[in-house]
Amino acid sequence: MSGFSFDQLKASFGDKRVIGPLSLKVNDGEHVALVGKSGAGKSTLIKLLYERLTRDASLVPQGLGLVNALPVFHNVFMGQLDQHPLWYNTLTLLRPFRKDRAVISDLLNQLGIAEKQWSPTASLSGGQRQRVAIARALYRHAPILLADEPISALDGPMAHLVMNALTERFHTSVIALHDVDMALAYCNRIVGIQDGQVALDQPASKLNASDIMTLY
Ligand SMILES: Nc1ncnc2c1ncn2[C@@H]1O[C@H](COP(=O)(O)OP(=O)(O)OP(=O)(O)O)[C@@H](O)[C@H]1O
Repeated sequence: MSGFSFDQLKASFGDKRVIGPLSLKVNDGEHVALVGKSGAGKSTLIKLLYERLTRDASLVPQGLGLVNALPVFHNVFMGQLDQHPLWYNTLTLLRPFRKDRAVISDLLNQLGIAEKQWSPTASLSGGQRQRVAIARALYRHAPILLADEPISALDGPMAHLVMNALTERFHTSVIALHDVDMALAYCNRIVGIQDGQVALDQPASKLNASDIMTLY
C-alpha cells in the first residue's frame, strides 16, 4: 500500500504563509498532478510531503540535487545509498559492482543517456542532468514518487518517454507539472494549487485543459 493522508500541512517564510493549512489524501495507485501558477506553492508542498514520507518516497527535486563532481553512475547509485552498508557504498565509489552497473546501465539506456554513464555530471546538458535525477528516482524505486517539474528541460518525445516510465514504475505519485496537457495525459487526478490552498481537485477524466487554465 502506498497511499497516504496528511492534515495540517503548512509552511511559511518569515511571516508569509505560503502553504495551508491544508489536508491531502492520496489513494494507493493514484497519479496526482499538482498544477498552478508560478509561486502558488507546488514545490513547497512537494517538500512538505517528502519531509513526512522520507524513505517511502523517490524524489525528483526541481533543483535536481546532483553531485557535479561525481560521474553519472554514482549520482544514480545514490538513489539506494541508504539500502546498503557503508562498506558497500565505499567500495562502489572505487569500483562499482557488476550487478549495479548492469541495472544502472539499463536505466540510462532507457532514458537515452547510456553513453554518459561514466561522464562527470557537470559536463551534461540541462536535459541530460534532469534524466540523471529521474534515473536516480527510478533506481531508488520507493513506493511513492514525488517529482517537481521532472520534464521541464526535456523535448516532446523524451518528455513522453519519461512520464511513461515514471507512471509505470511508480504505483503512486505526486508530480508538479506546468504542462497541463501532460498532466491530463499521464495523471488520473489533478490538484490545483492557488495561494497555498487546494483550489481544484478532480479526476483528470472530468477535466480539460481550459478547466485547469482558470488557475492561471
Ligand atoms: N526560500 C524561500 N524564501 C522565501 N520565500 C520562498 C522561499 N521558497 C519559496 N518561497 C515563496 O513561497 C511561495 C511558493 O513557492 P513555491 O516554490 O512553492 O511555488 P511553485 O508553485 O512551486 O512555483 P514554480 O512553479 O515557479 O516552481 C512563493 O511565493 C515563493 O516566493
